[in-house]
Amino acid sequence: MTNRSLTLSKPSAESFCSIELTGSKSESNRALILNALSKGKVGIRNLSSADDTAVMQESLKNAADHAPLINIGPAGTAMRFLSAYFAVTGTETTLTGTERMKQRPIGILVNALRELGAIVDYAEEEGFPPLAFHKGFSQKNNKINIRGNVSSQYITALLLVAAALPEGLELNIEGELTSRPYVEMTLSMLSEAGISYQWKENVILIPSRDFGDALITVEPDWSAASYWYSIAALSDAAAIKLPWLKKSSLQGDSRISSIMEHFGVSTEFTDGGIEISKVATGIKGDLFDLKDCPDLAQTVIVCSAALGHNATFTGLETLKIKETDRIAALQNELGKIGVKLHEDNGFYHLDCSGLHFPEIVRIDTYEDHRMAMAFAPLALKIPKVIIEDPAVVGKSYPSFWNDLEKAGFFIIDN
Ligand SMILES: O=C(O)C1=C[C@@H](OP(=O)(O)O)[C@@H](O)[C@H](O)C1
Ligand SMILES: C=C(OP(=O)(O)O)C(=O)O
Repeated sequence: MTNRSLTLSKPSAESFCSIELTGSKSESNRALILNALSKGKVGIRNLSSADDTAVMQESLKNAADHAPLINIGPAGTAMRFLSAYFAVTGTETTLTGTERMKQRPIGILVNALRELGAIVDYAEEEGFPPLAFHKGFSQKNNKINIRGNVSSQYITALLLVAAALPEGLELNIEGELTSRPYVEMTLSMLSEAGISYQWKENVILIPSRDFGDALITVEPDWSAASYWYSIAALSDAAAIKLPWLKKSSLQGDSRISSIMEHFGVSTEFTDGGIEISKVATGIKGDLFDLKDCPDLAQTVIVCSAALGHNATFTGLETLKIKETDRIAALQNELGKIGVKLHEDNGFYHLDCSGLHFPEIVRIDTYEDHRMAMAFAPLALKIPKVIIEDPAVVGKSYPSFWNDLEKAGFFIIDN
């Protein structure tokens, strides 16, 4: 899709459909590193169709072909996981990304990699991509301290390569750990690939070890499912099937099912996936902590705003360093429907007292897929929702607009 904007409308406020979601980009990008490190012993089924996964796959191939420059665009996981992979495999290349990627901090990971023995330089600004990796890795150290409150992706990056280090790795996580379920996902996937670990309090220990033969099946993406929960919550009636999602998921974003119970959406888990239904109109719960599932923040905040529910949110500290400053982006765009999002010492309060639904609203997306997808369900309340730069959704959910059409949304390319 190359259009500059699209106009969404939804003639009926009822949503009945079945949508096959693509695989989790988080699981896929971990699996690709495990596949590369294990030299193919770890196989993958149901890889995500997300651009972030395609770019990860392409980058690993380009690195094997000795490409001097690798550009991962806006993919944070690819930037962080490949940094650890190139560092410890002594791959000679420079890793770069979009202008926004060059503003997303990486110093904590680079310091850790240097302590391990990697030879890596900043190609432009200290603390930020692009990074230049050099040959000649030899492990100097196997005990590393790392801050846990900026991005769990630095920790995952180190854990993914830990077993391939001659002396393994003991990682001491300092301070609070943000996005913890993503670290748990990494460790579970390592176990699937035959790598054992111990996690006691703040210390994760992974001994040096060869990968076993394994076939990793990637579950569909729960972050993508969250937009369907929001659609159900904003519909008058809804029953939406999402095949192959599991109750015992590795993805922390599966907690959207319990969060959305507060917004009147119930989830039935079956062997073949889930079915979500609109069951109530009353909303319960006014404090939501999203530290474990930051990628749900936009979905839940926009949904709560559109329902006129003055909820409070915590755990949003990392949102400012994602694809855009997501707090500022939410404040700007929610303002277009009269809703305010105030920060008070780590508490973010929605004030829906001025909520109104205009005939038409134009939503800017800030090069952030989740801005486009979180605001799209507003078409259930507003006759015309114009989404700028709709192609951004490709980062994690390329078929998002086609799937909305299957659910009865009308889409006009502008
Ligand atoms: O490890 C992962 O796959 C991810 C971790 C999270 O990042 P942070 O750890 O930076 O919060 C999340 O926001 C991102 O979309 C994917
Ligand atoms: C933050 C995200 O991705 P990343 O950090 O991998 O760019 C996201 O998908 O919401």
